[in-house]
Amino acid sequence: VPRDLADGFVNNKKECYKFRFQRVFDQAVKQEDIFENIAKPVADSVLAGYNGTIFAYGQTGSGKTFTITGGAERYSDRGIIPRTLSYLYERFSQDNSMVYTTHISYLEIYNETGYDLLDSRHEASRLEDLPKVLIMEDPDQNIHLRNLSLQQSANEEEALNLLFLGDTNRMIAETPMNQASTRSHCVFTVHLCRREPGSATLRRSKLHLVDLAGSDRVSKTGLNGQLLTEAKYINLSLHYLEQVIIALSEKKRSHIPYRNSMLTSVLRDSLGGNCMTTMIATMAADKRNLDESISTCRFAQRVALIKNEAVLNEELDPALLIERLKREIQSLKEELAMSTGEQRDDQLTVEEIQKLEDLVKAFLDDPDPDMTLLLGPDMRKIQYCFSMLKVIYYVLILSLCTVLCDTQDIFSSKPRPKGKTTVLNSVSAGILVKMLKKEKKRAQDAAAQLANITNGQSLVSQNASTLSANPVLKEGSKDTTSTDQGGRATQYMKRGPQLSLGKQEAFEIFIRDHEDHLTVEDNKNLLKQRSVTSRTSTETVVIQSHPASVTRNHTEFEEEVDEVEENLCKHIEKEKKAYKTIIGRLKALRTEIEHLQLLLERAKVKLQKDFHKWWNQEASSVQHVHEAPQQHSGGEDVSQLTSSSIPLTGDQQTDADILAFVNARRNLLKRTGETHKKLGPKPAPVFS
Ligand SMILES: Nc1ncnc2c1ncn2[C@@H]1O[C@H](COP(=O)(O)OP(=O)(O)OP(=O)(O)O)[C@@H](O)[C@H]1O
Repeated sequence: VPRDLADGFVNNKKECYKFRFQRVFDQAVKQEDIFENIAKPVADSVLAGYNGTIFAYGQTGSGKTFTITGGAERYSDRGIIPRTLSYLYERFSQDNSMVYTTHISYLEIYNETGYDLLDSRHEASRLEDLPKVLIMEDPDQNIHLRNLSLQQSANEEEALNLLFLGDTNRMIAETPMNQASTRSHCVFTVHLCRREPGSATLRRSKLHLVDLAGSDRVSKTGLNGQLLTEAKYINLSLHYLEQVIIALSEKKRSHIPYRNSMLTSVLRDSLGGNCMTTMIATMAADKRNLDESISTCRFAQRVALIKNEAVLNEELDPALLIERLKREIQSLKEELAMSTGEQRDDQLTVEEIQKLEDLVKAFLDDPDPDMTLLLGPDMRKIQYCFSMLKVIYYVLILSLCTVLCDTQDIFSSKPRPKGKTTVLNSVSAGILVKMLKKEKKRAQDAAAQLANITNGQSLVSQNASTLSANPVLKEGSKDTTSTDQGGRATQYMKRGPQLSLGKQEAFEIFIRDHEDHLTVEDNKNLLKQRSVTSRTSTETVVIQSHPASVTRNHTEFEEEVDEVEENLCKHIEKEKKAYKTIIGRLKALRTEIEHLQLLLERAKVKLQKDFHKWWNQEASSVQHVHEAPQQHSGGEDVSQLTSSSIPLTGDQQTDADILAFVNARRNLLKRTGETHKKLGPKPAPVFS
């Protein structure tokens, strides 16, 4: 910090500050590296059953939202939230030994009031329309958030839809003067529950991903009115956050002032105590922002002093525990009966027999040599299973003998001596045919699954092309991404009145001139490319998943059984490998396509919002001219807009619309004319 001579030639102001951090990333760092270094370790501990929090703190515009949620333009810019969701669901799919359930909540805190960003029932156009979240405390001083909805998300797509629903709500409900992200705190939470199948023990964990409001100090910003109120609230809540952090880092402190603000109450179990907490301090690394950067570093340094002791959140599910205890009692009773000789002699019921048959089938199908057949201490069941196994054993021995004796012409049409061998041949042939049928069915299932993916993606491209054809008139079209939550953006579009023809034309030109136009076009092209690539890959998989060998006809099969079977096995193995590779690639493509689609959806909402804002401004200025033309000092064009030159209806709203349109049209024509002059001849749009 250069010494300021204005402070006197001799002064003790510090010129050099030193801070120590676990990691420092420069502005060229990739989002992927941030995820790997920061979010992945926290996500791993959440998967293991610990609570985790990642929060971004820093001055306005220093990159908090970019780091936590991601940029709105490119797929590669997706931030910690989408990447963590992707990672979590990938890990769930790899771990078959556990059952995972995920819920998502998204809370916004603005001026000390909490709002639920995931409430899809509300047609919010202002922040106040969203459900207000209240803090409740139980006798054990646990915090509960009333009105904050927890939405279950079964897969990555649903979770991403929820994120985009929340972000769209946040954007739509932005205060008119400010960008919401600058003035409010946002807490995106993944609630995870994991249990072993059949076990009564649950592990619950939470992952909070927090985007704090800008930490800029009021004194510097010189604000007044509403902005000053907001800034005061932000400063106060960040001040209380700092107080909590200071208290947590002091070992002797027994009282931690969590209750002072909504933010600290919500993050109560995530800052100190039982949580793995990571803070990201974001800085605008230029001279102008030096003071803010030093203050951010100081804050981060205090956070680094906190020592948490995270413990696993294990609990017992009472319903499952009762169920398990009941089973145990039944089993003990049966064991007792067996050892005291009080055996049951009633017949097994049809359901019991069916269950036993399923058990034996599962037992035989499982290649694991350690697999056991659990029947409980019931002699009737044990005897039944033994007799079943005996029958199966004999059938197999007989068919094996037949296959060994007579592999060359199993299906030979040559006349054979009647009797045992013919019966055996048909048994072994039956088994082989069954095996083949099974393989065929698997291939068919895989093909059907892939066909679904293909359909999904062709709809994606359909959606993209509809958007490019007419971005305004989408009201009637079916939204392919829309689950209940995902269609929030579409709901917003539907809410507005149908645009008149003139307004539509104005909108189309407005879009062309909008700053986001190029990004939207780039993303649409990228989406199309990805859809084409994914369709090509899908077709390859479909072709490969129909191996010719599965559909070989009987004549070939009759001739060379062993060779055919061997080739089939080799072929299937090869196909499996290729299938897995392409499926992996397809999954990555699908995630990218879905993300791009959501980015486009959000861009659409933003364009509409900006357009309506612009249109209303035009309308009010023209109305003003119409009401008091003599007071207006505008040029000749404006003064022409009087009732004498334009036929009006007498209805205030309609007249305002007509005048807005005429004015907008004139402005646009003027702009198009200017562009025309610059770019050379290009026909101006014709308005009806
Ligand atoms: N690492 C980065 N690479 C490219 N662009 C970035 C990066 N970080 C931030 N930006 C861009 O800088 C701008 C401000 O970033 P962002 O909105 O994330 O700041 P913020 O700290 O969240 O601000 P606020 O407090 O207003 O919410 C955005 O346009 C964002 O896209």
